[in-house]
Amino acid sequence: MDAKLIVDEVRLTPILISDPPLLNTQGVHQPFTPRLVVEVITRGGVSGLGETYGDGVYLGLARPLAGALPGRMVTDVNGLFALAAETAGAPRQDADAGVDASGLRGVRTADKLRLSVVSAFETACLDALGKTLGLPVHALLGGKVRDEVEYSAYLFHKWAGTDDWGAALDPAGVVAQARRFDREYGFRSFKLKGGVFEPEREIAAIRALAEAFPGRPLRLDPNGAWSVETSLAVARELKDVLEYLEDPASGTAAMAEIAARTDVPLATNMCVTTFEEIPRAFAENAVRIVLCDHHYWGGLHRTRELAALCRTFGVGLSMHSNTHLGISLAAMTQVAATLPGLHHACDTHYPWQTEDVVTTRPVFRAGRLAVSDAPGLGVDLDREALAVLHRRWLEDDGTYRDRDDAAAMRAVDPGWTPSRW
Ligand SMILES: O=C([O-])[C@@H](O)[C@@H](O)[C@H](O)[C@@H](O)C(=O)[O-]
Ligand SMILES: [Mg+2]
Repeated sequence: MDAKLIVDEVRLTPILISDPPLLNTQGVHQPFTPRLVVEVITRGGVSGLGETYGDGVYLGLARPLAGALPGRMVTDVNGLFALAAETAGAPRQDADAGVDASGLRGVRTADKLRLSVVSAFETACLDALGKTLGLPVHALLGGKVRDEVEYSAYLFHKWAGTDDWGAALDPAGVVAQARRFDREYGFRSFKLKGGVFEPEREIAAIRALAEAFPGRPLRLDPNGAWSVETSLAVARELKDVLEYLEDPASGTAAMAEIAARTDVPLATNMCVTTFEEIPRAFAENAVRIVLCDHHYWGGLHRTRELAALCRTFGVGLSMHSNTHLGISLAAMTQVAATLPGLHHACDTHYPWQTEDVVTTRPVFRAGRLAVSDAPGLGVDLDREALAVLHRRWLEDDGTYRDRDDAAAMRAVDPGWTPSRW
């Protein structure tokens, strides 16, 4: 056993990062959102980085795991799952509460919450191992099969806020946003977050995008806010321009019914988010594309396991994204580089984030990120930035420590409830 690879210390740093007022079916993004930075430091003095959700429930699971990890090898990433289960204790009463806190990422189970935490520890261990061996994370996952990973522009209806994007509340605003993404990042595909306004307005926005960017892949994602009939009506209206429709309705049964009655491919990051959900969804042909998220699937190795299952069943694979920083973007890019069957540009919220904890912001060229061959994830921690964002978390009175898009919406419109069409 190489003593250099033994975990000496684990540091957890909860932070609050600024976020623009992006609208979704559950409300609006709060001005700050929590993330958790995990550092695994080896006896060899190498620090590995991971990042995940930072809400209280995740922190509560991360702390005991961080306490139990010292003394173990960073190579023992398979052992993290058992260790996390052991240290988690009895699940919180609200752990199996049906959907995640923001209602946008499918079921919420104790297992899935734990996996979201394990993913950051796994990433940090792989980063530390790669840095020690002088190998990129993709080499530890079997090697890259591509040198660049393609990402898609993530368009949102939004309020003006204090950012420099301005408001986007109608088709013209959405097209203007897309033009900037096209100009500054070179993204080829465009995904619009839907479920905010009545479907006709969102159909008009997609039509406007199709006119402004003829032939470019377009996606619409209302996070399950539509009925089966509404979903089918939208699919009929947009079938000539959509690359796929993402989670038009909620749950496998509804998705399967829609899938059976339209040729528009359906994608999901809501009805297939755990291995347990796969057998039924695949048997019922509910989805043609699974949008993986290494956070809630349990890390980079599990992402590759999911990819193998999708390949076996002829289901496509791409990536989902929530608000995240450069550590997670690097992890997404490293694992995506190893997946042969990645047929769609991956989602990323990253361009919406102006703050980061990595020293160098990744640069998208023609909508793509180059796959780093530097040791580990290929990113370095900006400790000063981390301290500033942590101080914001410390000074917060609790308003922003748990993401709550509905609360942010109700602060403006007290009677607001999520719309369903
Ligand atoms: O952050 C948002 O508003 C997104 O809607 C996000 O929470 C979703 O999980 C995600 O982007 C999605 O594709 O469903
Ligand atoms: Mg989605």
